[in-house]
Amino acid sequence: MRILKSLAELRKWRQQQSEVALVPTMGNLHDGHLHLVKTALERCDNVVASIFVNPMQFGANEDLDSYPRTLEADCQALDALGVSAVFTPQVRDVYPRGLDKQTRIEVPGISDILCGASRPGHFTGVATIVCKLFNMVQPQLAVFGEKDYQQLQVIRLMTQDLSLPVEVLGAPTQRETNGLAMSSRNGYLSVEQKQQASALYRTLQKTKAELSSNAHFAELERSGIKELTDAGFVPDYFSIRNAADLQEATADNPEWVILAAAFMGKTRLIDNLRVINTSSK
Ligand SMILES: Nc1ncnc2c1ncn2[C@@H]1O[C@H](COP(=O)(O)OP(=O)(O)OP(=O)(O)O)[C@@H](O)[C@H]1O
Ligand SMILES: CC(C)(CO)[C@@H](O)C(=O)[O-]
Ligand code: BAL
Repeated sequence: MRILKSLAELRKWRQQQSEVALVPTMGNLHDGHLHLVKTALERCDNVVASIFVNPMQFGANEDLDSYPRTLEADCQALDALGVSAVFTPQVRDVYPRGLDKQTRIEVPGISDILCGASRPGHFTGVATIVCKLFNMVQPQLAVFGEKDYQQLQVIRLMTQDLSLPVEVLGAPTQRETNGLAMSSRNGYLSVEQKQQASALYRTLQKTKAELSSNAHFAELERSGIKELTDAGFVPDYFSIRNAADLQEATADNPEWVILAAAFMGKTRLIDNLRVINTSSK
């Protein structure tokens, strides 16, 4: 496995490759990330994983400095799976003119709601780095996790709007045995908090079950907030949306998604569940 530490090294390596699949990450890999890699390998023998903690998507009060960085262990795990190359550039290589002067990608309509409302500028940072990674790596396929559902839809729209020649594939959320969605930020939780945090997925499942017989979205959202609060979370949002564009749910949407973000102590967790609307035509 090649470890490519600069854009120049990546470009040189890329010239010798034909098809490439990309799995973008911020490192500190867990089984959720490794599942994305396996999904990519099912479609393409030549997989590149990127590891880059992207400063442009972190807010001023967020955990950019403390975000876990475990490059050696990550490379071992990727090598064992049969990844061809890891691209792990420096910030100055990715943003040579600095963040303030960097050209940005804005995806309107979807970037300022839900997580985007709580994390202003976050999805501009995500869309910009993913667009740059697509241009740098020039993959035919890129795989992202459904755990970050809003991010996945932002990236799909950005790829479509900019006519980028990349197939964007979503892979299902991998979970701990108690249902908690795997996430690098779970490492911030105590053993007790991890147990408590399983209420997030349980609440989504309960809401999904109720949604099939009762499409009273506002009422279900209020119950979801109450259940999360009772379980020890401080909820940020609990919202039922049209799965396609994340606008407010309506009874005729073919598919909904229930999305939640909530703080367990200082740690902000997100999760979601999709629901087919069996009564839509
Ligand atoms: N549990 C999971 N199942 C499937 N994909 C996942 C899971 N967790 C993360 N991913 C995906 O891995 C990719 C890289 O995500 P990232 O490096 O931010 O990991 P993370 O665990 O989500 O970290 P964070 O705690 O910062 O949100 C994204 O496409 C993300 O959706
Ligand atoms: C897609 C991504 C790697 C862009 O920095 C990041 O947002 C993530 O890890 O989900
Ligand atoms: N997994 C999304 C990256 C972030 O929270 O910044």
